[in-house]
Amino acid sequence: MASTEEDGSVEEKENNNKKRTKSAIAVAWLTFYNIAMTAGWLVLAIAMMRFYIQKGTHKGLYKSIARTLKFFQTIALVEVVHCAIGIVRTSVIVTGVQVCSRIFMVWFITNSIKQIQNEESVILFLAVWTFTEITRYSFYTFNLLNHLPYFIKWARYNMFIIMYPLGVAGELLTIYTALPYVRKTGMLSMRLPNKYNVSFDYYYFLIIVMLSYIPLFPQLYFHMLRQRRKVLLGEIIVEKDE
Ligand SMILES: CCCCCCCCCCCCC/C=C/C(=O)SCCNC(=O)CCNC(=O)[C@H](O)C(C)(C)COP(=O)(O)OP(=O)(O)OC[C@H]1O[C@@H](n2cnc3c(N)ncnc32)[C@H](O)[C@@H]1OP(=O)(O)O
Repeated sequence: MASTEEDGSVEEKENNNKKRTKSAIAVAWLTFYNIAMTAGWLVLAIAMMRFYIQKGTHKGLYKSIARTLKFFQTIALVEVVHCAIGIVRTSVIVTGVQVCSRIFMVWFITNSIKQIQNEESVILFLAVWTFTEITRYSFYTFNLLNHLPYFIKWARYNMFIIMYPLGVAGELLTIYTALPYVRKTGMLSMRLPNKYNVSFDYYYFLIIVMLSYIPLFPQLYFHMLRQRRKVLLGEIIVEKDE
Protein backbone atom coordinates (compact mmCIF):
# COMPACT_ATOMS: atom_id res chain seq x y z
CA MET A 1 0.00 0.00 0.00
CA ALA A 2 2.73 2.34 1.09
CA SER A 3 4.70 1.42 -1.94
CA THR A 4 1.70 2.05 -4.25
CA GLU A 5 1.21 5.51 -2.77
CA GLU A 6 4.91 6.13 -3.16
CA ASP A 7 4.78 4.90 -6.79
CA GLY A 8 1.81 7.15 -7.42
CA SER A 9 3.58 10.21 -6.12
CA VAL A 10 6.76 9.33 -8.02
CA GLU A 11 4.70 8.96 -11.20
CA GLU A 12 2.92 12.24 -10.49
CA LYS A 13 6.24 13.97 -9.89
CA GLU A 14 7.63 12.52 -13.11
CA ASN A 15 4.58 13.71 -15.02
CA ASN A 16 4.89 17.17 -13.51
CA ASN A 17 8.59 17.21 -14.35
CA LYS A 18 7.79 16.16 -17.92
CA LYS A 19 5.21 18.96 -18.22
CA ARG A 20 7.68 21.48 -16.81
CA THR A 21 10.47 20.27 -19.14
CA LYS A 22 8.10 20.33 -22.12
CA SER A 23 6.95 23.83 -21.39
CA ALA A 24 10.54 24.98 -20.76
CA ILE A 25 11.51 23.54 -24.15
CA ALA A 26 8.47 25.18 -25.73
CA VAL A 27 9.32 28.55 -24.14
CA ALA A 28 12.97 28.25 -25.25
CA TRP A 29 11.92 27.38 -28.81
CA LEU A 30 9.32 30.17 -28.99
CA THR A 31 11.82 32.70 -27.63
CA PHE A 32 14.39 31.67 -30.23
CA TYR A 33 11.75 31.64 -32.99
CA ASN A 34 10.35 35.08 -32.12
CA ILE A 35 13.81 36.66 -31.82
CA ALA A 36 14.80 35.19 -35.21
CA MET A 37 11.58 36.42 -36.83
CA THR A 38 11.90 39.92 -35.30
CA ALA A 39 15.46 40.06 -36.65
CA GLY A 40 14.33 38.80 -40.08
CA TRP A 41 11.62 41.43 -40.46
CA LEU A 42 13.98 44.14 -39.15
CA VAL A 43 16.48 43.14 -41.85
CA LEU A 44 13.67 43.50 -44.40
CA ALA A 45 12.66 46.91 -43.04
CA ILE A 46 16.25 48.17 -43.20
CA ALA A 47 16.77 46.73 -46.71
CA MET A 48 13.60 48.44 -47.97
CA MET A 49 14.51 51.81 -46.43
CA ARG A 50 18.09 51.60 -47.74
CA PHE A 51 16.87 50.74 -51.23
CA TYR A 52 14.45 53.65 -51.28
CA ILE A 53 16.99 56.15 -49.89
CA GLN A 54 19.72 55.04 -52.34
CA LYS A 55 17.59 54.70 -55.49
CA GLY A 56 14.87 57.25 -54.78
CA THR A 57 12.24 54.94 -56.29
CA HIS A 58 10.29 51.83 -55.31
CA LYS A 59 10.95 50.26 -58.72
CA GLY A 60 13.15 47.19 -58.22
CA LEU A 61 12.54 47.15 -54.46
CA TYR A 62 10.58 43.90 -54.46
CA LYS A 63 13.26 42.12 -56.50
CA SER A 64 15.96 43.28 -54.11
CA ILE A 65 14.26 41.83 -51.02
CA ALA A 66 12.40 38.89 -52.61
CA ARG A 67 14.63 36.10 -51.26
CA THR A 68 14.59 37.31 -47.66
CA LEU A 69 10.84 37.94 -47.79
CA LYS A 70 10.10 34.48 -49.21
CA PHE A 71 12.29 32.87 -46.56
CA PHE A 72 10.80 34.59 -43.51
CA GLN A 73 7.19 34.52 -44.70
CA THR A 74 7.37 30.82 -45.60
CA ILE A 75 8.96 29.93 -42.23
CA ALA A 76 5.80 31.37 -40.61
CA LEU A 77 4.07 28.08 -41.52
CA VAL A 78 5.52 26.69 -38.27
CA GLU A 79 3.06 28.98 -36.46
CA VAL A 80 0.27 26.71 -37.63
CA VAL A 81 2.23 23.80 -36.10
CA HIS A 82 2.63 25.78 -32.83
CA CYS A 83 -1.16 26.03 -32.61
CA ALA A 84 -1.77 22.43 -33.67
CA ILE A 85 0.53 21.01 -30.98
CA GLY A 86 -0.85 23.45 -28.41
CA ILE A 87 2.28 25.41 -27.46
CA VAL A 88 0.48 28.67 -28.25
CA ARG A 89 -3.14 29.35 -27.37
CA THR A 90 -4.36 30.39 -30.81
CA SER A 91 -6.79 28.78 -33.23
CA VAL A 92 -5.22 26.68 -36.00
CA ILE A 93 -7.86 27.99 -38.42
CA VAL A 94 -7.29 31.69 -37.67
CA THR A 95 -3.52 31.31 -37.89
CA GLY A 96 -3.81 29.03 -40.94
CA VAL A 97 -5.88 31.55 -42.91
CA GLN A 98 -3.53 34.39 -41.95
CA VAL A 99 -0.32 32.55 -42.84
CA CYS A 100 -1.63 30.80 -45.98
CA SER A 101 -3.03 34.01 -47.45
CA ARG A 102 0.36 35.68 -46.97
CA ILE A 103 2.25 32.76 -48.50
CA PHE A 104 -0.17 32.75 -51.40
CA MET A 105 0.45 36.49 -51.95
CA VAL A 106 4.21 36.01 -51.91
CA TRP A 107 4.63 32.84 -53.97
CA PHE A 108 1.63 32.66 -56.30
CA ILE A 109 1.07 36.35 -56.97
CA THR A 110 4.06 38.62 -56.45
CA ASN A 111 6.79 36.09 -57.14
CA SER A 112 5.06 34.47 -60.12
CA ILE A 113 3.90 37.60 -61.94
CA LYS A 114 6.96 39.76 -62.62
CA GLN A 115 4.89 42.49 -64.34
CA ILE A 116 3.25 43.51 -61.06
CA GLN A 117 6.34 43.54 -58.82
CA ASN A 118 6.82 47.31 -59.19
CA GLU A 119 3.22 48.24 -58.35
CA GLU A 120 2.68 50.69 -55.46
CA SER A 121 0.18 48.22 -53.96
CA VAL A 122 3.02 45.69 -53.48
CA ILE A 123 5.01 48.27 -51.54
CA LEU A 124 1.89 49.07 -49.51
CA PHE A 125 1.34 45.52 -48.27
CA LEU A 126 5.08 44.93 -47.81
CA ALA A 127 5.45 48.03 -45.62
CA VAL A 128 2.36 47.12 -43.60
CA TRP A 129 3.41 43.48 -43.12
CA THR A 130 6.90 44.55 -42.08
CA PHE A 131 5.69 47.03 -39.48
CA THR A 132 3.13 44.53 -38.15
CA GLU A 133 5.53 41.63 -37.89
CA ILE A 134 8.27 43.60 -36.12
CA THR A 135 5.68 44.68 -33.56
CA ARG A 136 4.06 41.22 -33.24
CA TYR A 137 7.23 39.16 -32.88
CA SER A 138 8.87 41.63 -30.50
CA PHE A 139 5.63 41.57 -28.45
CA TYR A 140 5.81 37.76 -28.16
CA THR A 141 9.55 37.87 -27.37
CA PHE A 142 9.32 40.44 -24.57
CA ASN A 143 6.18 38.76 -23.25
CA LEU A 144 7.98 35.41 -23.01
CA LEU A 145 10.88 37.12 -21.23
CA ASN A 146 8.39 38.79 -18.83
CA HIS A 147 9.72 42.24 -19.71
CA LEU A 148 7.07 43.68 -21.98
CA PRO A 149 7.34 47.45 -22.54
CA TYR A 150 3.87 49.03 -22.58
CA PHE A 151 4.40 50.78 -25.92
CA ILE A 152 4.95 47.41 -27.66
CA LYS A 153 1.81 45.99 -26.07
CA TRP A 154 -0.06 49.15 -27.06
CA ALA A 155 1.24 48.98 -30.65
CA ARG A 156 0.44 45.24 -30.96
CA TYR A 157 -3.20 45.74 -29.96
CA ASN A 158 -3.91 49.15 -31.56
CA MET A 159 -1.94 49.48 -34.78
CA PHE A 160 -3.72 46.53 -36.43
CA ILE A 161 -6.92 48.63 -36.45
CA ILE A 162 -5.40 50.66 -39.30
CA MET A 163 -2.74 48.23 -40.54
CA TYR A 164 -5.06 45.29 -41.22
CA PRO A 165 -7.36 47.16 -43.65
CA LEU A 166 -4.33 48.83 -45.28
CA GLY A 167 -2.58 45.48 -45.75
CA VAL A 168 -5.72 43.89 -47.17
CA ALA A 169 -6.20 46.85 -49.53
CA GLY A 170 -2.62 46.40 -50.79
CA GLU A 171 -3.14 42.68 -51.29
CA LEU A 172 -6.49 43.02 -53.08
CA LEU A 173 -5.21 45.80 -55.35
CA THR A 174 -2.19 43.65 -56.24
CA ILE A 175 -4.34 40.65 -57.14
CA TYR A 176 -6.66 42.93 -59.13
CA THR A 177 -3.69 44.34 -61.07
CA ALA A 178 -2.49 40.79 -61.77
CA LEU A 179 -5.79 39.69 -63.33
CA PRO A 180 -5.17 40.93 -66.92
CA TYR A 181 -1.72 39.27 -67.05
CA VAL A 182 -3.11 36.02 -65.73
CA ARG A 183 -5.90 36.08 -68.31
CA LYS A 184 -3.54 36.96 -71.17
CA THR A 185 -0.89 34.36 -70.38
CA GLY A 186 -3.15 31.60 -69.05
CA MET A 187 -0.54 30.98 -66.38
CA LEU A 188 -1.06 28.16 -63.86
CA SER A 189 -4.20 27.17 -65.77
CA MET A 190 -5.11 23.87 -67.39
CA ARG A 191 -7.33 23.86 -70.45
CA LEU A 192 -9.24 20.91 -71.84
CA PRO A 193 -8.48 18.63 -73.57
CA ASN A 194 -5.51 17.29 -71.57
CA LYS A 195 -4.42 13.84 -70.48
CA TYR A 196 -5.77 14.34 -66.94
CA ASN A 197 -9.13 15.53 -68.25
CA VAL A 198 -9.06 18.34 -65.69
CA SER A 199 -9.61 22.03 -66.28
CA PHE A 200 -8.45 24.84 -63.99
CA ASP A 201 -8.57 28.55 -64.67
CA TYR A 202 -6.25 30.58 -62.43
CA TYR A 203 -7.98 33.80 -63.49
CA TYR A 204 -11.31 32.70 -62.00
CA PHE A 205 -9.51 31.15 -59.04
CA LEU A 206 -8.05 34.60 -58.25
CA ILE A 207 -11.49 36.16 -58.44
CA ILE A 208 -12.70 33.54 -55.93
CA VAL A 209 -9.71 34.31 -53.68
CA MET A 210 -10.58 38.02 -53.78
CA LEU A 211 -14.22 37.28 -52.94
CA SER A 212 -13.15 35.03 -50.07
CA TYR A 213 -11.71 38.08 -48.29
CA ILE A 214 -15.31 39.23 -47.74
CA PRO A 215 -16.23 36.46 -45.26
CA LEU A 216 -12.70 35.70 -43.99
CA PHE A 217 -11.14 39.08 -43.28
CA PRO A 218 -13.85 40.26 -40.83
CA GLN A 219 -13.32 37.08 -38.80
CA LEU A 220 -9.59 37.82 -38.43
CA TYR A 221 -10.28 41.45 -37.68
CA PHE A 222 -12.91 40.69 -35.04
CA HIS A 223 -10.62 38.06 -33.54
CA MET A 224 -7.98 40.78 -33.08
CA LEU A 225 -10.55 43.19 -31.65
CA ARG A 226 -11.51 40.51 -29.08
CA GLN A 227 -7.82 39.96 -28.26
CA ARG A 228 -7.46 43.72 -27.83
CA ARG A 229 -10.37 43.89 -25.39
CA LYS A 230 -8.95 40.92 -23.47
CA VAL A 231 -5.37 42.18 -23.24
CA LEU A 232 -5.76 45.97 -23.01
CA LEU A 233 -9.09 46.23 -21.20
CA GLY A 234 -8.90 42.96 -19.23
CA GLU A 235 -12.27 41.72 -20.48
CA ILE A 236 -12.95 38.03 -19.94
CA ILE A 237 -13.97 36.58 -23.27
CA VAL A 238 -15.41 33.11 -23.64
CA GLU A 239 -14.11 31.90 -27.01
CA LYS A 240 -16.23 29.57 -29.15
CA ASP A 241 -14.35 26.49 -30.46
CA GLU A 242 -12.84 27.80 -33.68
C1 LIG B 1 -5.16 29.27 -51.14
C2 LIG B 1 -5.17 30.71 -50.86
C3 LIG B 1 -6.09 31.11 -49.77
C4 LIG B 1 -6.27 32.57 -49.72
C5 LIG B 1 -7.38 32.95 -48.79
C6 LIG B 1 -7.60 34.39 -48.82
C7 LIG B 1 -8.49 34.89 -47.74
C8 LIG B 1 -7.74 35.73 -46.77
C9 LIG B 1 -8.57 36.65 -46.01
C10 LIG B 1 -7.81 37.41 -44.95
C11 LIG B 1 -6.56 37.98 -45.37
C12 LIG B 1 -5.73 38.61 -44.31
C13 LIG B 1 -4.51 39.11 -44.89
C14 LIG B 1 -3.57 39.68 -43.91
C15 LIG B 1 -3.05 40.84 -44.08
C16 LIG B 1 -2.17 41.40 -43.09
O1 LIG B 1 -1.51 40.78 -42.30
S1 LIG B 1 -2.14 43.03 -43.13
C17 LIG B 1 -1.10 43.53 -41.80
C18 LIG B 1 -1.82 43.64 -40.49
N1 LIG B 1 -1.86 42.34 -39.92
C19 LIG B 1 -2.04 42.10 -38.63
O2 LIG B 1 -2.23 42.99 -37.82
C20 LIG B 1 -1.95 40.68 -38.28
C21 LIG B 1 -2.79 40.37 -37.14
N2 LIG B 1 -2.85 38.95 -37.06
C22 LIG B 1 -2.22 38.26 -36.11
O3 LIG B 1 -1.66 38.82 -35.25
C23 LIG B 1 -2.23 36.77 -36.10
O4 LIG B 1 -1.84 36.33 -37.33
C24 LIG B 1 -3.53 36.14 -35.69
C25 LIG B 1 -3.40 34.64 -35.83
C26 LIG B 1 -4.67 36.62 -36.58
C27 LIG B 1 -3.89 36.52 -34.25
O5 LIG B 1 -2.97 36.20 -33.40
P1 LIG B 1 -3.26 35.46 -32.01
O6 LIG B 1 -2.11 34.56 -31.79
O7 LIG B 1 -4.60 34.84 -31.93
O8 LIG B 1 -3.35 36.62 -31.00
P2 LIG B 1 -2.34 37.07 -29.94
O9 LIG B 1 -3.09 37.96 -29.02
O10 LIG B 1 -1.17 37.68 -30.60
O11 LIG B 1 -1.86 35.73 -29.22
C28 LIG B 1 -2.73 34.79 -28.55
C29 LIG B 1 -1.92 33.91 -27.61
O12 LIG B 1 -0.96 33.12 -28.30
C30 LIG B 1 0.35 33.49 -27.90
N3 LIG B 1 1.22 33.41 -29.06
C31 LIG B 1 0.83 33.43 -30.33
N4 LIG B 1 1.87 33.34 -31.14
C32 LIG B 1 2.96 33.26 -30.36
C33 LIG B 1 4.35 33.15 -30.61
N5 LIG B 1 4.85 33.12 -31.86
N6 LIG B 1 5.16 33.10 -29.55
C34 LIG B 1 4.70 33.14 -28.29
N7 LIG B 1 3.40 33.23 -27.98
C35 LIG B 1 2.54 33.30 -29.00
C36 LIG B 1 0.18 34.86 -27.35
O13 LIG B 1 1.18 35.25 -26.49
C37 LIG B 1 -1.15 34.74 -26.65
O14 LIG B 1 -1.00 33.99 -25.48
P3 LIG B 1 -1.78 34.35 -24.15
O15 LIG B 1 -1.23 35.67 -23.71
O16 LIG B 1 -1.43 33.23 -23.22
O17 LIG B 1 -3.24 34.42 -24.50
